[in-house]
Amino acid sequence: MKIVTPEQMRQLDANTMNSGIPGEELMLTAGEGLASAIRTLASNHQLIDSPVLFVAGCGNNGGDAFVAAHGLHEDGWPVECWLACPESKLKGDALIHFKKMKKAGVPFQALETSEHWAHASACGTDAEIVIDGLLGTGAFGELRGVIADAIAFVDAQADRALVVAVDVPSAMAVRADLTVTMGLPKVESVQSENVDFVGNLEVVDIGIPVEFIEEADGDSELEFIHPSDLAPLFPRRPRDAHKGFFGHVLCIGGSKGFSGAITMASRAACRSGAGLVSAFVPEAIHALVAPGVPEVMVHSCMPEGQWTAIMAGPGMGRSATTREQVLHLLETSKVPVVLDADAITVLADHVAAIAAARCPVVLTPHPGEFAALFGLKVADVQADRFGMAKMAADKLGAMIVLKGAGTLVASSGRPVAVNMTGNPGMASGGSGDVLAGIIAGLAGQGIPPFEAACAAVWLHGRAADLAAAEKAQASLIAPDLVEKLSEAFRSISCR
Ligand SMILES: NC(=O)C1=CN([C@@H]2O[C@H](COP(=O)(O)OP(=O)(O)OC[C@H]3O[C@@H](n4cnc5c(N)ncnc54)[C@H](OP(=O)(O)O)[C@@H]3O)[C@@H](O)[C@H]2O)[C@@H](O)CC1
Ligand SMILES: Nc1ncnc2c1ncn2[C@@H]1O[C@H](COP(=O)(O)OP(=O)(O)O)[C@@H](O)[C@H]1O
Ligand SMILES: [K+]
Repeated sequence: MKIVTPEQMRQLDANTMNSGIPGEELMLTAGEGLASAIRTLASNHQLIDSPVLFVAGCGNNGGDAFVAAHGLHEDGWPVECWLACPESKLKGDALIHFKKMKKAGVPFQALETSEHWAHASACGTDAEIVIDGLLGTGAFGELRGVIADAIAFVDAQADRALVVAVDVPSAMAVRADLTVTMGLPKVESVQSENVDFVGNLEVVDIGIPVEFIEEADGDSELEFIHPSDLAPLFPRRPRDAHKGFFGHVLCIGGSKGFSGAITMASRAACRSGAGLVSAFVPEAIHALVAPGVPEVMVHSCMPEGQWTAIMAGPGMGRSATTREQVLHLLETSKVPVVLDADAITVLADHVAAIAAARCPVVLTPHPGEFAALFGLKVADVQADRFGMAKMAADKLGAMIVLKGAGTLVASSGRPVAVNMTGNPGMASGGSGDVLAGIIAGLAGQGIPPFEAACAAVWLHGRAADLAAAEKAQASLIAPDLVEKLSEAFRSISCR
């Protein structure tokens, strides 16, 4: 999906209104989309009917919040709206929707001075979901008046409640769990330095005509991984399909003491729709791996097979044997090869072998593995994630999945794709192994490797978000991601 600047979005909104859709209606669609996202968030977190506080500014960003507050109030939720300006400052579409909200009986109060906000901060709120509708794409210059106080108040709620930003986190100074953006994602929201403010990023279709979007310039170097782009990758399975339709994936990895990594990776490949999955593990751990994954054919000698994708690395160890095996794969494979973890690190002095491979290669480094591969410092990688991913893809002729919040997928000659699903609960051992298995599972059933990597990072993050909502980020473990993959798939496919 295209990513735009605030100016480009304003132009798209204006063109849409000129084409006959009134601003009031656009705002209604935006606000309804926001309400729907809040309902889903609350439902996933078992917070249905919990108090929701809307904090609104005097512009159209506040207008979206009024529509959503009104909608949830009609559903019977305990909703309240705090206005960070006098009522008399509201105008246009926002005023229209404010009046409707007020008429419907949504409790509201105007907090017009810093003293009001100091009092609000001292008293706090019992709301478990707080909505930031203070500033959107119309923000400019230094923060003026009480908006700074209101922003500080909302940001402080992030320490105890779920925070949802409307369109963009206000002045990029509110730490949101979820940003519900209108129309198209905005450039600032996908920049690496802002991941802690934006949280997950969801897009509301506000009815901008497709031809206007196609004509818009947008960012030519970046694209946003959106479920609507992924759905076509998973067409209806023919009724008479059999396992041979969906490929045979080989997963190589594991070593003494590290049997879990390959177990999780190969199970993730199965859960991603591969027809058959085989694993090749050292003899020493065969008896540990095999019973854990009855759906996988586990071998302790290199098996023969008509592989459609090969994945190597999880738990493999950084030995000379690993290096030899990985170099052999790169030299001989004709099918997509996904390299993760140790299979990446052992190539530090052999990057030329990646460039020389004749098969599609997908590398899934976390910033540490990326730094090790190129002899860089992790801080330098993180300081320019976009540039680094692009550089690696150009240099190695491989697809690079640079992991971490705001995972990037880069391939030479095309825009870098950015993913905004996932959460810090994934910062625990094994999460990456699951991702490598998903990519291989998807590539193995014939999805082109770049698209497979994009779909995999989205599904992986989505599974983690569903799991965290149910079990809490702190107690998330990698097998939860595999378990929640089914539900993640449901978000892009009804079957
Ligand atoms: N019809 C549409 O186009 C659609 C728009 N949509 C929604 O509208 C949003 C854009 O709305 P917008 O243009 O009204 O701007 P918005 O972000 O609400 O802020 C403007 C207000 O903030 C104030 N302000 C600004 N900077 C400030 C600062 N530094 N410090 C303090 N105050 C500051 C400024 O006050 P001023 O000081 O200028 O009086 C002004 O009143 C967009 O993000 C989306 O959510 C959707 O509904 C889809 C349809
Ligand atoms: N804060 C975070 N936000 C989003 N995703 C995260 C976060 N922390 C980790 N992840 C994801 O979890 C996975 C961790 O992978 P990795 O570091 O290789 O773990 P392991 O080696 O233990 O399997 C990656 O896909 C990464 O993008
Ligand atoms: K906002």
